[in-house]
Amino acid sequence: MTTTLPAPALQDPMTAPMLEVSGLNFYYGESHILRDVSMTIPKGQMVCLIGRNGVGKTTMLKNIMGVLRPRTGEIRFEGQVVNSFPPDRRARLGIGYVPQGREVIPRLTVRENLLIGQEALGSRGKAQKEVPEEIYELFPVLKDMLDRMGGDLSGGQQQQLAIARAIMGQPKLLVLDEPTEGIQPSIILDIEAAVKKIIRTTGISVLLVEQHLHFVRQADYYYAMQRGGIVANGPTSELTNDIIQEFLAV
Ligand SMILES: Nc1ncnc2c1ncn2[C@@H]1O[C@H](COP(=O)(O)OP(=O)(O)OP(=O)(O)O)[C@@H](O)[C@H]1O
Repeated sequence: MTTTLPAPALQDPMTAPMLEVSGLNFYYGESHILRDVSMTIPKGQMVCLIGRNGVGKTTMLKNIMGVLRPRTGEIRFEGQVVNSFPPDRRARLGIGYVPQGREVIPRLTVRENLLIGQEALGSRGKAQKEVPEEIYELFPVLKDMLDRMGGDLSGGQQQQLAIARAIMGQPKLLVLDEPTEGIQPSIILDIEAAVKKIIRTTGISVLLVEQHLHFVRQADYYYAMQRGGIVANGPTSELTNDIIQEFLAV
């Protein structure tokens, strides 16, 4: 006898949140790393995931990107269940990812690194031969460095390049893993300003993993993670000093 499971209901992409994660459980071998994680990222909003080292934040982002697969739970992007989609398909749907460590290609020039970002466009847009001016408006430093090798840039410049490359793919959701880690304070403020400008001018959503309190406060909502589970969430305007002490390494 065969039984047919009902297909998951497709939500209306117009009204569905940009990303909705429900009841996610992930294991590395027998280690239960993510425990019943649920999270919603509304359209046009920035959501920050906070928590101390090793609680599972990067693992969460990798599940959203499809680099890792959950044992149970559902990931919906614009109302569509994407659990079975590989990372490149999720990228072409419009999920842009800047991983921890940036992954700038060291032996390609800045221009080549940027143009490669258009691979994520898929059928959503046509690739350009030149980098559009808006990229330099966001990250002026890149304009003077187009012919330099990616690997010759400073850490802060590589981080800006990695975000710019993700923007070249015109994502609907930009996922950033600790973009200010190991970066000097003046550049942290440049990166913050650029991310806010991206949201303001394009209306995309952002999911940010971050330890830097000033940047966390720029988000609309926060989720706090402890031992792989969400233990607090709400508007960042309600982030108390107690929560900050508990979940941020400040
Ligand atoms: N490849 C792996 N195999 C087994 N365990 C892993 C692997 N990668 C990470 N872990 C474990 O999973 C847990 C969550 O790690 P994760 O990197 O997601 O945490 P995090 O909150 O992002 O921390 P950090 O801020 O240090 O990056 C940690 O206990 C870590 O040791």
